[in-house]
Amino acid sequence: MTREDRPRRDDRAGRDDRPRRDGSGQDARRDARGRQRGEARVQGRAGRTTAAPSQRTRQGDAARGAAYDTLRAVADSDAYANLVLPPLLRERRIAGRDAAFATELAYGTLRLRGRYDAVLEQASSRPLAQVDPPVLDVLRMGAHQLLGMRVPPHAAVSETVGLARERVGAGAAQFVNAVLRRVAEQPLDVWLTRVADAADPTGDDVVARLAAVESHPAWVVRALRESLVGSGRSADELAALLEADNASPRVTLVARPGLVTPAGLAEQVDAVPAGLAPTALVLTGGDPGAVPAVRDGLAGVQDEGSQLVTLAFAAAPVEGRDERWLDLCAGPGGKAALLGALAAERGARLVANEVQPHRARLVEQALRAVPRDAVEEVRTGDGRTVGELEPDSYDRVLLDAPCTGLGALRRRPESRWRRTPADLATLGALQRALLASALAAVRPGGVVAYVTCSPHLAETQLVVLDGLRAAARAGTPAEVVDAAPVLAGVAPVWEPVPGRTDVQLWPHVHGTDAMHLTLLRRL
Ligand SMILES: C[S@@+](CC[C@H](N)C(=O)[O-])C[C@H]1O[C@@H](n2cnc3c(N)ncnc32)[C@H](O)[C@@H]1O
Repeated sequence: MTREDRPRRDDRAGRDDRPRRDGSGQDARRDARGRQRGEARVQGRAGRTTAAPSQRTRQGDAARGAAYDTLRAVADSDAYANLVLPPLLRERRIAGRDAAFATELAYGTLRLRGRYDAVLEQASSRPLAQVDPPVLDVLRMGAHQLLGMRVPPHAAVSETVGLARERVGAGAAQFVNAVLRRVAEQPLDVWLTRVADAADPTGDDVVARLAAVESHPAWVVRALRESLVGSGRSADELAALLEADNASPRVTLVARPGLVTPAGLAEQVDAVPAGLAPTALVLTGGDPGAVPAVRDGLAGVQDEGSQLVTLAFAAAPVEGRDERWLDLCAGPGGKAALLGALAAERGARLVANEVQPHRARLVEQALRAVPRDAVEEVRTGDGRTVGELEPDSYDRVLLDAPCTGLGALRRRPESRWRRTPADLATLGALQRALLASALAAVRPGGVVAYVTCSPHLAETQLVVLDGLRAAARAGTPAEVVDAAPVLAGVAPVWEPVPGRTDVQLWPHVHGTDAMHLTLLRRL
């Protein structure tokens, strides 16, 4: 399959959480006002609901309420939206298209918060700094319905004003009404031009402009530009990269080798080959949790980039024995499960290590379908001590390092606003200590893969550079192995970047998270 044959991001079903709509461009279970239609209304029994009309009005729209509560939990308790919303939806029995609507509303509002704040700043009679945070969240939700979802404007405004009245009071509702009506007066492209002009009045500050328009903190925009250039790509790709960060990722499944074939998995679910990793399928419909192979652990939900770096790690040439593999930072176990399946096929044994006990339990769960004799141990421990405790003990060591996750911003809607440059210092020290441990734990001739789901140069190339120097000083010298041919061996359509021996994947190029891989051989 050539790059052109691959399903484009826009073509891939399961690509986002947008509610599916009927031919009218309207969510089939929402009425012309974008209101939630109960089962009774959908079936034409609208007059026969038992609640009194006043009570129905007060109940408002459950999907919008769930999205609002998620935004408040993220703001007030540092919660993760992807951990808060799904149980909330289950608890409130919000399912199907209403759940999809709530999900897109919550996640989209969080991702595009920076863009909407820039719009709202212009549409509001008051500076946003003077607007109460709960009111601001309602305004952001209204802006997303108007500018980021295809909710009819009158419905977006009136239903959001109803939510404001219900949750933050009548006075705030009037303010919300006035601001959202102003937002609704212009389409997205007009607002984006205004936002760009306000952020970059002289036309020479591309970082400020893209930060506002594409809704990323300026320091992240700068770092991603440096990462593009540092990994051999063009800074001109920056806007496309930021745009890709703002789209919901497609749902990708892994068919774990020896446990289920991709064809066998495709018989259980609507899915098509993802294109790069031979193990990866893109879901085109349905709930992955309902797929028997996923329930049984023969398959799993895993980004295609994660699959690619794991397959490349297992395919990297080692000199001599190839029996004992270590996953140093294994939780929650996505890569460990793929590695365990590969180890079983190759007669090797996997040790999976994780510092957090509850995440180590998730690794055990992920490995449940892997033949027992391929899993030596799942253990809880600090990976930084493994090299000292077990020197020269493994033929392969995977270090999937804790990182900022700047390569997976699509997946974690609020994380771009939470991370700070200070995180780089803390994580950098941990990454260097773990790499030193990995290089001590692998035997001479064996291979270490250094992997991050961040393309930030301070977490990728700089850690590797420092790691090589430190390892030479520590008496565990190593050299870089050219990862490009290794990856090409597992993913024939992969196009290497000339002059680079590491691998940097990108959402806007490969449709994957921005995973980094460097392969190192112990000397
Ligand atoms: C990027 S995640 C690994 C993801 C995992 N490989 C997968 O594919 O599912 C990094 C993991 O490292 C763990 N970790 C952090 N510090 C650690 C340490 N000192 N030793 C071992 N694991 C650590 C974190 O708890 C987290 O689970």
